[in-house]
Amino acid sequence: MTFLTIEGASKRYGAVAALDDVSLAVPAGSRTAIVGASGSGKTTLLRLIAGFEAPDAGRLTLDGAVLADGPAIVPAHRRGIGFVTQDGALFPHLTIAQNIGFGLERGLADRAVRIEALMRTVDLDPAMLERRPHQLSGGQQQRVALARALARQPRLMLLDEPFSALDTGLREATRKAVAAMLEAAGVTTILVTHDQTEALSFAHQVAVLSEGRLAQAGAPHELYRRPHDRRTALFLGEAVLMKGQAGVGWVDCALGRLPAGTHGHRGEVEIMLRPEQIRFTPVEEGAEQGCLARVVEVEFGGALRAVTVALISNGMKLRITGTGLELPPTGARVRLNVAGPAHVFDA
Ligand SMILES: Nc1ncnc2c1ncn2[C@@H]1O[C@H](COP(=O)(O)OP(=O)(O)OP(=O)(O)O)[C@@H](O)[C@H]1O
Repeated sequence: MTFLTIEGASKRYGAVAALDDVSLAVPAGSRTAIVGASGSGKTTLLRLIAGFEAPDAGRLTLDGAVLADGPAIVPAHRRGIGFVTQDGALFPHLTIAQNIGFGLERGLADRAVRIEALMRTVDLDPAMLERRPHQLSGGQQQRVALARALARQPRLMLLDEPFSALDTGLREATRKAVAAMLEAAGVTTILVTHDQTEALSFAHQVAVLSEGRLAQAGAPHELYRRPHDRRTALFLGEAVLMKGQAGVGWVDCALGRLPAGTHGHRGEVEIMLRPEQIRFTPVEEGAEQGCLARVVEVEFGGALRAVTVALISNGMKLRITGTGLELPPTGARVRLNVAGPAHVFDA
């Protein structure tokens, strides 16, 4: 069931169209990630949902009730929406207990009990309640910010790059913990992030914004494997792009004939493979069978490595990133095999 509906939302700042006719449906209890390059309109969309800005045009509804109809809007404090920003925005002069308590009604008899319960919800030790924000780590501060937002029992939680200040390990752990907490609380969540891996792993639905427009929205796996266009493909991860000739259910390309969902496309098309679909095995110098290539560059990066090969048939270079123990020497001859279908772009 759709919980939040955005229909045709547009917002201009002077000459800049920050959002241009964006429509998106967010199912109840789900997690949606909004991604896009810097300036693509992510924060503007979040601010429209929160009620900090009014759209110039478009309609927003939450659980069937209208939040905004063009410039006529329900004010932010009457929306029941939580908002957690990049820096957490805790009050520095208040204790952790007071920060969390800020989200609770005054005069509640069980206030202290609720604050402790919220600390546990975000997996923090209540022994920290009398500390001030600067006496907590960045990850702990983010959890307090989340606890403060959860205290208001929001129907919808908006997270604006809340993990970006954390280093990689802590970032992943915090992200997983936050996803689990929000899931357990049944709170519908929208996350804005620059980080495509974060978006793909956090969300049930990913929405890609490009210059104020919605480029594509869908399940993470669907978007990664079947992006509408090359820009979305490259935004979501590394991609091997090349020309091909499409038939019914296949494409002929520099890697040979590959299975492909050609959905009505015939003749010259642009195709995409994700690098992890391409496997290579070393072969003897005289070998002739299959799609052969020569290794021209090897980049070692710990768990991830990139091997650039040049096809023997036409010299085309492919950069194949991935994990693996094989680190073939430069100059080695390899045979390439493709796992799974090639993707044919719509555009
Ligand atoms: N208050 C404002 N006044 C004028 N222009 C604005 C304002 N807020 C946003 N913009 C412009 O609208 C566009 C979208 O901005 P927005 O902050 O939504 O992008 P973003 O995708 O969140 O970017 P980033 O990833 O860099 O935070 C940008 O061109 C920005 O300069």
